[in-house]
Amino acid sequence: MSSKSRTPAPAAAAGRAATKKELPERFRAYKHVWVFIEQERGVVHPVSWELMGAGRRLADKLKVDLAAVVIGPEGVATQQAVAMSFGYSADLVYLVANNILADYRNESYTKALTELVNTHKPEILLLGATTLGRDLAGSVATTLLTGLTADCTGLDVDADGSLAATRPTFGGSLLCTIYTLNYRPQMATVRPRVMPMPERTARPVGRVITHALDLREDDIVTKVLSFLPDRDSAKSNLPYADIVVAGGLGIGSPENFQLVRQLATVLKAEYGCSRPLVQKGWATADRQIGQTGKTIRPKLYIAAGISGAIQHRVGVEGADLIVAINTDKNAPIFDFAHMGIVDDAIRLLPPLTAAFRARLMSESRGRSKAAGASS
Ligand SMILES: Cc1cc2nc3c(=O)[nH]c(=O)nc-3n(C[C@H](O)[C@H](O)[C@H](O)COP(=O)(O)OP(=O)(O)OC[C@H]3O[C@@H](n4cnc5c(N)ncnc54)[C@H](O)[C@@H]3O)c2cc1C
Repeated sequence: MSSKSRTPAPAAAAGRAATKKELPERFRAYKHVWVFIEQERGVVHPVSWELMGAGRRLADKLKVDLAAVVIGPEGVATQQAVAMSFGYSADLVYLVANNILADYRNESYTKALTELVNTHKPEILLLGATTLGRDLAGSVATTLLTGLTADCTGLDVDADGSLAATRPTFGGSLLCTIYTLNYRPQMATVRPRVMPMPERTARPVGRVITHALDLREDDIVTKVLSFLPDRDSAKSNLPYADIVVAGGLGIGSPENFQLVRQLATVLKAEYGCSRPLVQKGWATADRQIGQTGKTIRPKLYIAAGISGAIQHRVGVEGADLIVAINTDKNAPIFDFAHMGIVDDAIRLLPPLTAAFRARLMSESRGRSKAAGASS
């Protein structure tokens, strides 16, 4: 077993100074950092709070305000999203509350957000790279004729105050830092769990700037007839799981993949996999971890028979503790795992599962006895 360090921060972009042009006069008034607070059916997506943490760091560096943008129907849930935004360190909130916004529709949300941007002129606008966020960010950037860096893994402000948005490129083999030099706002999306969740503090509701949306139902082409939840959406919660057990090609067969699932069940964990297992049909796409799958940030990640290719690594680096089981002591995963076990996962997983089961059962019996004795 060995302790390993993390990937070094990406090097600063070279030669950029030579390419930088002057920001046109009409964009000079653009100030402050905004985060779009994504809510659907009264529930705020946690990625919004993760982005408030990232936005706070950017705003502090730029010495500007951090604003949350809440768009939704009138009512308690939208007001709660406003109140929570202050708990996640918003200096102010821009609010568009209108019952026409009850369901997400690209047209109405794009209109609301672009109107806000054109009126109040933020320099940075961040959205979650969720299905909704990707849809909205693309159309807002297109409408505003500005740049959008999608699926960022790092956000920073460089010496001249420009947003440095870093994301994988060339199939994940390189990290590139992208600038929106001559347009505003500078827009970026970030996937859930890429940024750490900030602490929420008890803060009173502060300044709320409301915007009246001039839009009638007849103006919107898309109609929501009914809402059918995705039957698979409740199945995996990989990005927000505390423990994740995953298998890779080294597992050898779909039958052996059950060993991964069994360990996950005993640990009350989510199970996941590398991309080839999805391609082979051994697991569904919602279980894939990595650059083109889910980003995870668990307290414990157990990877069995996974080599640790860069496209997998970028999805798991936020884990507090990575334990890798691999027969090859030179496998790349041992470069970033905190603990490495050089062994056959197919042989090791059953006794490991049995040991965890016995340990957890005895702990739970101990707790029941203690509870019985004290009552
Ligand atoms: C554009 C692009 C996007 C991609 N996106 C993703 C992504 O999101 N997620 C992802 O995972 N991959 C992704 N990939 C694929 C990625 O490059 C790797 O090919 C993939 O991660 C390898 O999967 P693996 O580790 O399961 O298989 P392999 O690389 O074949 O590794 C298997 C490992 O198992 C070990 N092993 C063999 N037998 C045993 C045993 N009995 N016990 C223990 N260990 C054993 C071997 O030593 C080896 O290290 C992407 C690739 C591209 C080009």
